[in-house]
Amino acid sequence: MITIQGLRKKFGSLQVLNDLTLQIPAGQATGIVGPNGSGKTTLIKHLLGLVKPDAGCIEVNGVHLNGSYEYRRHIGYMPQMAQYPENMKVRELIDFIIQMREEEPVFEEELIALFELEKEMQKPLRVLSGGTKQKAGALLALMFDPRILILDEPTAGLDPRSSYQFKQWIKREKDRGKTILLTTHIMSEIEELADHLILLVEGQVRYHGRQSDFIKSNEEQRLEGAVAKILQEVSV
Ligand SMILES: Nc1ncnc2c1ncn2[C@@H]1O[C@H](COP(=O)(O)OP(=O)(O)OP(=O)(O)O)[C@@H](O)[C@H]1O
Repeated sequence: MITIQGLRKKFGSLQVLNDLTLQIPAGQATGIVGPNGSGKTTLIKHLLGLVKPDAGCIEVNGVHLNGSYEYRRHIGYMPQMAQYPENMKVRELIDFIIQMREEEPVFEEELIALFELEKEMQKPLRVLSGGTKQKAGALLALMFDPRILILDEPTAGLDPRSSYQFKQWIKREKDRGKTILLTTHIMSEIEELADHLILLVEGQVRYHGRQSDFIKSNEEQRLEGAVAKILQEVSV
């Protein structure tokens, strides 16, 4: 369970998160959607301790985030745009992270095979295509079998086959009881993967609840139509 209470964050004069109070249930998948710049990545970065809030508190599995980073061992984070040491080879990066964590990976071989990364392992990160970097990011996020998965636009840049296989993996992890939080602009992905929906607009929660209830209450068949309806309402 992730609990967020009264979270506020300003960058300069821009109020990016405006009094967010949310509970993200354990063992289920929650999708965060919202327009560009609505604060999705900023919210995720707070959960990882990468951004300091102006006000409010966050608890992850009962641990209050107050500067200790130990809880992050249990989180697999796939950033929207990962920055890796450019001259390191993929193999070297994986080995470096294994050494730092002093922990054996659980799914290294399976993920290398899933994403067909065998032939990329000896290449420096700077020469990889965007999608291949994304696959390396997925491998790093998932290989230690973390309890919580935080995925920021995880399939952006993946080819259809890799995207399909990645989603199958996420579904399996969900069935294994993992807590999953993901952002994406692909509404069908949220329909496929998420039980719960958080709709953020200008740093505020416009909806938080079951996604099926959200679609129904907006008298739509699909999530895309329901989200578009709300965003149309708030823009007028
Ligand atoms: N470090 C920063 N300094 C200043 N402004 C920032 C910083 N990080 C984010 N912002 C601003 O905060 C707002 C929210 O950004 P954020 O990346 O959280 O949005 P998002 O909902 O994830 O957007 P997208 O859908 O485009 O990925 C944007 O206006 C962005 O420019």
